[in-house]
Amino acid sequence: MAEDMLMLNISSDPVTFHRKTDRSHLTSAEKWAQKKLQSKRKAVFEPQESSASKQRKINQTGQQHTHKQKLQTPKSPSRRSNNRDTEENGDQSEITAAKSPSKVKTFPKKAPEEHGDHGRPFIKTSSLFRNNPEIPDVLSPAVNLVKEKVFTSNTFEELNLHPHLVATLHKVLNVTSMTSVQKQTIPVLISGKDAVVRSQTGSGKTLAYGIPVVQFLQAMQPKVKRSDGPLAVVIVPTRELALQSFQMFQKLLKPFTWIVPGVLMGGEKRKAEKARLRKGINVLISTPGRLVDHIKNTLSIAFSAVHWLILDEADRTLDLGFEKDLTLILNALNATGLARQNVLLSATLTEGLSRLASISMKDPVSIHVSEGSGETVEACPQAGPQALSDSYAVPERLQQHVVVVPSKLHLVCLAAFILTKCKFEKRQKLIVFISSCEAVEFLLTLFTAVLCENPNTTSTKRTSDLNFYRLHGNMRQEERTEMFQEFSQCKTGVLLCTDVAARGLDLPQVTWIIQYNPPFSAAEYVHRVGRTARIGAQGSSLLFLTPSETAFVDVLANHNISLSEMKMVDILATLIKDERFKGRGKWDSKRSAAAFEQEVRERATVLQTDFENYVHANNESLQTAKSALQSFLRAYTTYPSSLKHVFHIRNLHLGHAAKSFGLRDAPQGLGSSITTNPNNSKDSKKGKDKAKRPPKKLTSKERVSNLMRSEYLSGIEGESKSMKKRKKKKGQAEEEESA
Ligand SMILES: Nc1ncnc2c1ncn2[C@@H]1O[C@H](COP(=O)(O)OP(=O)(O)OP(=O)(O)O)[C@@H](O)[C@H]1O
Repeated sequence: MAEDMLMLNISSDPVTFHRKTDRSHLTSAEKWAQKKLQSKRKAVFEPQESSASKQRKINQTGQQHTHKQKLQTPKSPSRRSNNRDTEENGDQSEITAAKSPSKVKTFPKKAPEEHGDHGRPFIKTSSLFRNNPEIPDVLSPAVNLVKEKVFTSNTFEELNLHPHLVATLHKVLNVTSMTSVQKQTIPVLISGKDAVVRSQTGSGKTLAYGIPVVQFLQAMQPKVKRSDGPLAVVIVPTRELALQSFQMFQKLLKPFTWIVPGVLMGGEKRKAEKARLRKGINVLISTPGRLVDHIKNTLSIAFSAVHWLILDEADRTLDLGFEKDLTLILNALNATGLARQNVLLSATLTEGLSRLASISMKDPVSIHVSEGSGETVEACPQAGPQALSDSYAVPERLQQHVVVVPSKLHLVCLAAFILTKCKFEKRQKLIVFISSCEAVEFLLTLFTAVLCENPNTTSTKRTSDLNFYRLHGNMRQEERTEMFQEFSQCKTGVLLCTDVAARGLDLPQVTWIIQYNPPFSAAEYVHRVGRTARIGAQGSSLLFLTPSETAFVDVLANHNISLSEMKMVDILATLIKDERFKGRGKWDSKRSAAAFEQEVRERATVLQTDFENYVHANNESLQTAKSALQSFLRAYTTYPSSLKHVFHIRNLHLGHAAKSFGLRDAPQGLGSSITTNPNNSKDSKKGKDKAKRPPKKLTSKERVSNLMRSEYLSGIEGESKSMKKRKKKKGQAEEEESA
């Protein structure tokens, strides 16, 4: 709870960036020995510079670059910002000649564009490899891996389904044998029971509920009519997932043309959706917010005939603070008094589920696919949701990796990884998870400008296999749908996205999942990595952590998830293959290992400098980078209290984080708009000017909820009051128009 309340005002709070080492008790010999040890440890990451070169720089800049780690921020904001400036100057900015440091000169500071970004006559280099925290070894604890077998040897013919349905499964959907979850779930649902279904990502849960629904509806007598309205309601958390489920129903219903599926997902005009509802939708797929909006504002939904309620990704729907919406939907459904079959599904059904189950289900059968329970499947009638454990199954052929990267090196390391896969390997399709919409936009622009440039042409022609896509909650719906479809169909490319793409999306042939910003829970980790290695295929994942975040590996191990470590230096080593980022001298592959490392560091620095030059080229790109950094920091404050020991903004070094946004310095006054400071509110004297009061404190849950809601907007929820007002007026106008 105390952790819950701990929110940081970066602009006025004392912030500990690094642990201060009290060395006052040491003898001078001990101090010397300690210093020596530290410099040995750091040597791995620091460029090797000759003392002459160091001296030259001292002479030029008039100050010695300190190698000491900054230990603590001073108390007052002004002093702190001074300190930050000093630190950044000392730490980062050296004006050198890019490719010939032996001829280091002092250049007049020019605007970056004058330097010719990519001609790179001179660069303002960044000491990427200095003053980084030590990289600890990551030891993933031994865990009992939970395994689930994907396929069974049973066929759909065994289920006594309508022959046209079986034929559609074969011919349209290309499926013949059942998956484990389908084998267990379909008979339970056909028998008329409620069910809580948990099975790993990409195991075929959509068909596990889709087939019984279609089998039921096609057999209904009298025959289903459009005018019956919704007979099955499917609730999913995101628009893309709604679209995907809708497309699956469209295929399944091909032979049964009298049953009409429809999707409500926001982005479309309410009036148009209302018209479709009026015509009649028998299988209604919707995001919760959009459905609530229609229940409240259009009188076109008659729930009197609903037989099925499916909550796919049920735990997420609750997480997002949609509980209120769900209650409203359930009340609307329950008002009809018709007996209904309810199904909850997810790969991570645990906490929160019992609450949801208690309001929506009757003696559910718990289906939990796991190895060691007969033929991979365990069905315990009456077992209830409490039978679900906290151990998550991930696909067997998923290779999970973690890399520990200091904040400063995050950007170049991600770029190097993308280049490794997309430029130097064939047919790679990557999804990169990023914590905010602004950061997605920023990275898209930056990478497109810096990484896609073809060195052999003067134009901005792209390097062949490097195509970037984006998906986040701030995009217009048409763009979202277009991007989603484009990335689905592409053979190779990189999707930069927020968690809006974490759940349920079935994007074919994704080879790598990169979690550039760590997820907000172990469950979200599981869903993110689940976008690859689907339905028995192979896939890989890579989780980026900073040295202070490595305890997240233990958090995952508590859920029986095990990762193997990848080394940052190995990722950066790819840059050796890319001539665009050549270091200062002529590179000779026969040179020593140390020279190789030095060359890698130089190339990483050249790449970082390209990023920085791009960002600092004009005010617009600078502002974009700053607001991306700010949104990243804001997101960082929203980790739940149970993970604050791993992800606490106190542990972030702002200057270093700024570097990962191509900024040379940490911008001033970042904190004021990030969050509130409980100390401030405590200190504020009664009767003070209301305007000066800090904004209302939010609980950790509220902060997560707010952030996530903005990512999962269903077209209506989460909009600002003024937007809502405007829309309401517009809606009224539309109503009047249609009347
Ligand atoms: N029996 C089957 N045989 C072959 N492929 C199948 C079968 N059932 C489903 N699939 C395919 O497997 C893929 C994954 O299915 P689906 O999206 O339903 O998984 P899921 O369990 O819902 O995953 P998530 O938990 O990520 O939402 C889809 O492309 C689907 O068409």
